[in-house]
Amino acid sequence: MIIYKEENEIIKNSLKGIKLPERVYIFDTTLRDGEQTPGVSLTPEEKIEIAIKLDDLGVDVIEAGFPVSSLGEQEAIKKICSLNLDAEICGLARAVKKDIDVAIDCGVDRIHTFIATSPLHRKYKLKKSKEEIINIAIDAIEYIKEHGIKVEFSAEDATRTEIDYLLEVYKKAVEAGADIINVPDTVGVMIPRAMYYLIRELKKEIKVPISVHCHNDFGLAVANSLSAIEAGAEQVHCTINGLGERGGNASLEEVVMSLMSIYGIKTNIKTQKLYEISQLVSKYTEIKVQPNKAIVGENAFAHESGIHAHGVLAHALTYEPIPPELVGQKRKIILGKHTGTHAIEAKLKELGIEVGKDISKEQFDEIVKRIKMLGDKGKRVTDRDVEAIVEDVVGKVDKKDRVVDLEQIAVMTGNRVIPTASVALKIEEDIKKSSAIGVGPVDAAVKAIQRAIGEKIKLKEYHINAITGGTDALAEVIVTLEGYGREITTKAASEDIVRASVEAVIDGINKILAKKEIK
Ligand SMILES: CC(=O)SCCNC(=O)CCNC(=O)[C@H](O)C(C)(C)COP(=O)(O)OP(=O)(O)OC[C@H]1O[C@@H](n2cnc3c(N)ncnc32)[C@H](O)[C@@H]1OP(=O)(O)O
Ligand SMILES: CC(C)C(=O)C(=O)O
Repeated sequence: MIIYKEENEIIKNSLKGIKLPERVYIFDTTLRDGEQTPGVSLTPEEKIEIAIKLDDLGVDVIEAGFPVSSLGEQEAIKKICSLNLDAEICGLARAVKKDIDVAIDCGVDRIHTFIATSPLHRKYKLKKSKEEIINIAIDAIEYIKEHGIKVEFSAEDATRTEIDYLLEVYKKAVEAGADIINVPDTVGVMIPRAMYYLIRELKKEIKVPISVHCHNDFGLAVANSLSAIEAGAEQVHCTINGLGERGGNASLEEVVMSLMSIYGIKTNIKTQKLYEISQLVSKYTEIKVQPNKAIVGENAFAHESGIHAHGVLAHALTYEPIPPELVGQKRKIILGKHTGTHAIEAKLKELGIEVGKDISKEQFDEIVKRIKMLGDKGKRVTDRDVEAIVEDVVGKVDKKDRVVDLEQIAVMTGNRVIPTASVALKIEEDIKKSSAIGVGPVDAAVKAIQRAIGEKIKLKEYHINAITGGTDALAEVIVTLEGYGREITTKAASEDIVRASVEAVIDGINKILAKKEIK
């Protein structure tokens, strides 16, 4: 396993003089702050299922919810507490006796109690003095401790609080019995350097473990959490998929993988389960994971650019910092506009086709051209598209062996005209022209070809499938033709259904004729 701190000179040098912990504790708040994501509301059954998965994942603490908030919340938390999971179960409570009583009644192992300390919250929200807030915090902590329950104390909006006062609050909290203090960056205003400074200052005076709870308002939640750990924080709050109020919280998968793969710091997380739990949480919260989300996003290990795909195929680490399997993901080579030949060759190999053996270089070049053309239309080229293109290119009778070739086709259709097609076919050395009307453009085109060829070859069956969605989808036409005692089924694919139909029919005719005279 790669640990960048040990292998990368720049990272190694930057961390000189910093004493990193061996192990960091993961406090998961997906079921509390994560559920505060606007619009998200989990049923007790969903919360229970997620809690079991979080335990399976190996988080140290599950903040199962805010018990006083509703009866359903209490039902879920009680049930989670009764499951005897390995993780400690925590409930959130304001520094209010009623909240604490309800949490105790749920049977939680730890109560996370909090009160805001910043001037803004003191003045406008709580309307309380500094002293009053300290006293409320002390009373709450002592009350919880009287019940023999572990206390985690948070000074809400800590990072916008006067530092001397914050230190005083935390010191008094520890004196009152807080087992761990949590430092919330409630509106995500910290920068990594400031977080480092704050935690280092607190570490000088606070002798219980320090935890951080970083919000992502400026996209810095993970960076700030890591900085706090560099400064000595022992626990970090995070959520699956970075869910949480506003811009969310520090994403568990990003924090854990950074700790493990960059810093070489252990957690208890079974990283191979990260993708699976991310999907489960996304399903129940109905919050889609953005494709470019680190670690668990669909594109986290996907490569379309030719240069990247070539590099990855030669050695995965060229364009992947960690192997996808480490987080339960799979590498994906995506074909499209930016694809290069190495990626297409690899994709064909996956489909059991080898260039030079199963297909010629010319056919390969044609496949590359067709894939790029599809990509140019803004399409993501799926495996099914590739298969259709390959069948189309490879399955066709070679140009030199063709008896019949399409020289020209013109089709006219509309609401006030009868669909009409005229074709010019090159039959051996002659040009044969004909036209026909039909119920639609495809019907007219096929009939015009039939007329040029004569009655000896008949169209028996015709099917069309749209491979990808959209009006510009690649369409696959499958036809069965009968003639000269033979029955042939052929396919052709094109974004234009008339062309796909004509190509399939002409290819079928060539297969039937196989160099037979038809004049
Ligand atoms: C930063 C955070 O994420 S904090 C957690 C936020 N999560 C939630 O709020 C979700 C669950 N919340 C709820 O269900 C409800 O808000 C409840 C049950 C907690 C409280 O509901 P209500 O009693 O109707 O109060 P409401 O939510 O409107 O207002 C909050 C009250 O709590 C007080 N309060 C806020 N934080 C604290 C605190 N940490 N300690 C003590 N009192 C607090 C406010 O001053 C206000 O008091 P007031 O009613 O005397 O003015
Ligand atoms: C309750 C506290 C820790 C919180 O969620 C916050 O400040 O964001």
